[in-house]
Amino acid sequence: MPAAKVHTPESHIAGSRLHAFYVLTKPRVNTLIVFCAIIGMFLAVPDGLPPPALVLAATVGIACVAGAAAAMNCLIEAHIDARMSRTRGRPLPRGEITPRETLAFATALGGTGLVLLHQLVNPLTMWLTLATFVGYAVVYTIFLKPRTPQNIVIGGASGAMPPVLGWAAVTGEVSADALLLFLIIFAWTPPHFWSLALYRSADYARAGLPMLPVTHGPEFTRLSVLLYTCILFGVTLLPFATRMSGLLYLIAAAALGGAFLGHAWRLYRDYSDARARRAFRFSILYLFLLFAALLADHYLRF
Ligand code: HEM
Ligand SMILES: CC(C)=CCC/C(C)=C/CC/C(C)=C/COP(=O)(O)OP(=O)(O)O
Repeated sequence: MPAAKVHTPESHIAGSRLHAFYVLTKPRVNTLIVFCAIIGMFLAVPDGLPPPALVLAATVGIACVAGAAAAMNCLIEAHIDARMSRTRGRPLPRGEITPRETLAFATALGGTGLVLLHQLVNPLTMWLTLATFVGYAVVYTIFLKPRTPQNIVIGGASGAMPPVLGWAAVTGEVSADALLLFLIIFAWTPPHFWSLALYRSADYARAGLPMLPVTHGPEFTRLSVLLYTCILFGVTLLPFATRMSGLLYLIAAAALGGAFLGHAWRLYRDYSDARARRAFRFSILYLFLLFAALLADHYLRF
């Protein structure tokens, strides 16, 4: 019979602290980030599969640096997170972890990821991942987010990097196809984020952050969501237009894009917080399915 687990107060505290460090890495956001990077690795190989050991090393390395970037963001923004209802339950505002511990954790995690990428993948991927880290944890978090409503448009460039990182990991270079994948996530980020910002605008106003619904109002934000979703629709046709992907992908991109446009249109015409929440949730499912379609098309091309 397996030994029963013994729950002492010490083991409970250790377990909840471990969980707090896990939360610092924003695991749900980073799951999709890493998923997109993995798809990039598979798409980079014209026929067959990338070497499994390389995929494993690149995935772990990118995940570590992405987790470190999230932890640094939590450290830098702890005072802002404390003012927003969505984020005040995070480990730093709750005092579960100290800033010093967060810095040590992010340094160890990020350092491990970079060394892994340098030693087991290639230096280009290491440098690009480091640039992505700086783009999010420094350029977006420190300079853009508190200053301009275009913060997520410009900062979205870091969020769009994962498939490029995956591509570079397998090929040692960045091709035009990889840049198309970048462009898709880049165009997707504004409707993704502004849908959430619409129903969280009171939070952002309280925290003093210049998000688009706060600075330009909800009507302009809804129009911006709609326009960027149109741009996204056009951009997602490019992999088919350039023959990077086939008909299966085109059908998926058109269906998913049509559904996303439906959300954006309803949000524009007749706003409710519930609609904005649904559009935000759909944006996540959309990106997941679109990248899954790119992969399926790559192997089942007809
Ligand atoms: C600058 C770019 C981005 C901004 C400002 C942004 C902003 C946000 C915010 C504020 C949330 C809510 C998080 C929470 O409540 O904890 C969120 C959730 C999420 N984001 Fe983004 N995002 C960006 C880019 C991305 C990218 C590139 C991906 C993936 C490729 C992504 C995937 C997700 C996922 C999966 C969630 C849901 C997390 C959950 O359910 O807890 N985001 N995003
Ligand atoms: C190295 C590597 C691959 C890094 C990728 C990390 C990256 C670019 C993440 C962007 C997605 C993200 C966590 C946005 C949160 O925005 P926010 O910080 O404004 O959200 P918040 O208000 O919830 O803190």
